[in-house]
Amino acid sequence: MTAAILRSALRRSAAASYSSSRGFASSPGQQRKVAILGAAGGIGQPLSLLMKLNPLVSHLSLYDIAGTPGVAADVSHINTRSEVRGYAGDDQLGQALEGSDLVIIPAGVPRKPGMTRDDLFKINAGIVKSLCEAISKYCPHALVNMISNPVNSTVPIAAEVFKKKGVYDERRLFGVTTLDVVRAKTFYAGKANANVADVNVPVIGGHAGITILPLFSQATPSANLSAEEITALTKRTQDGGTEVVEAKAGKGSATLSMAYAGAIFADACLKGLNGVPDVVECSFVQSTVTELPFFASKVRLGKNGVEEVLGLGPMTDFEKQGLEALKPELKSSIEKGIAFANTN
Ligand SMILES: NC(=O)C1=CN([C@@H]2O[C@H](COP(=O)(O)OP(=O)(O)OC[C@H]3O[C@@H](n4cnc5c(N)ncnc54)[C@H](O)[C@@H]3O)[C@@H](O)[C@H]2O)C=CC1
Ligand SMILES: O=C([O-])CC(=O)C(=O)O
Repeated sequence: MTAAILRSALRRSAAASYSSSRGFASSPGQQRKVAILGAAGGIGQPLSLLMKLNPLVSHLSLYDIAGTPGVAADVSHINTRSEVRGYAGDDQLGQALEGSDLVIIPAGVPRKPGMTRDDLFKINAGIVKSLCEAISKYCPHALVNMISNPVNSTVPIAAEVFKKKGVYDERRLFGVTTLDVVRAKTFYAGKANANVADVNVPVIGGHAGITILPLFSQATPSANLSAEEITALTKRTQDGGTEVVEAKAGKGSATLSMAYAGAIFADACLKGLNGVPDVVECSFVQSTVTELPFFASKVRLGKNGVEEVLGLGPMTDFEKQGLEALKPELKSSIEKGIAFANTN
């Protein structure tokens, strides 16, 4: 696949999400440094490729504990705008982060069959905490896109770290839930017989099992699906990650679709930073739309990150039940993250 085809696929997909640029172009001339932490991993490598294809990026900084010089050398040969640098190991983390406008974090261990995302907490919580401490020091004003699982806990950990360091700005911290939206769109298009490029589906809540709540009643274009079909679509979206973990049979979790989703969300953040109006994506952010302190819903992105957290919109009884059912689990994952950050 050529870069042009990939770039145009990314553009089409972004246009088909909630983003609508209304003819305003984000200037590719603006200087934007993007750092990827965990860049040598299963997600990190294809995400590095996709961010190298993004014309809004002027500097691409690839960091991992090891393996990044090779990834950076490889990606740097692609004849697109951005200058690529690879950084490996703690000593180089500061340089990797300095001056970043956007930091994407896919660092940490992935699931194996039989594990929940929460089973990753033990290892990933510490990784995320130390990376966020470095962000506080070297690029405290950067937008942060958290991919590392469990997102329902790693985002609250990041918030607590930033608060402790006196640099927390809730508008700049995002849990990446775009893969849930990508899956919901794909599965819905299949059932509704719709052109997938035209499909929109908001996904709210969090990013684990039943905390992932697609709102198919708000899907466009609308389709006359039965209650059984909606139930099945909801469950498939909630179990999408597990479907991939099982298919990979011990070799990790979603990497390629996640890199795609991460690139779409990062592109939306960059467009927002560049002043493109009406950029709207779902994300797990600090929120008051429910009683929970963090929640995923549609978010309008702007020059400072989150410009507005949008409401949930009208829901069916099935969706309202899903919302009530997810709250206890999401609440306890959030509290677990907060407690970790304050005791470690
Ligand atoms: N938010 C979402 O929708 C999704 C999240 N994920 C999560 O993303 C994470 C990464 O998944 P994969 O790329 O498949 O794993 P992977 O194991 O292939 O790659 C992880 C990378 O992180 C690096 N790493 C570990 N500690 C680090 C540190 N302190 N600093 C920098 N890099 C470090 C490793 O060296 C490795 O290269 C997992 O936690 C996974 O559960 C995966 C899919 C979807
Ligand atoms: O399922 C996992 O462990 C990885 C993930 O978050 C996803 O694919 O949605």
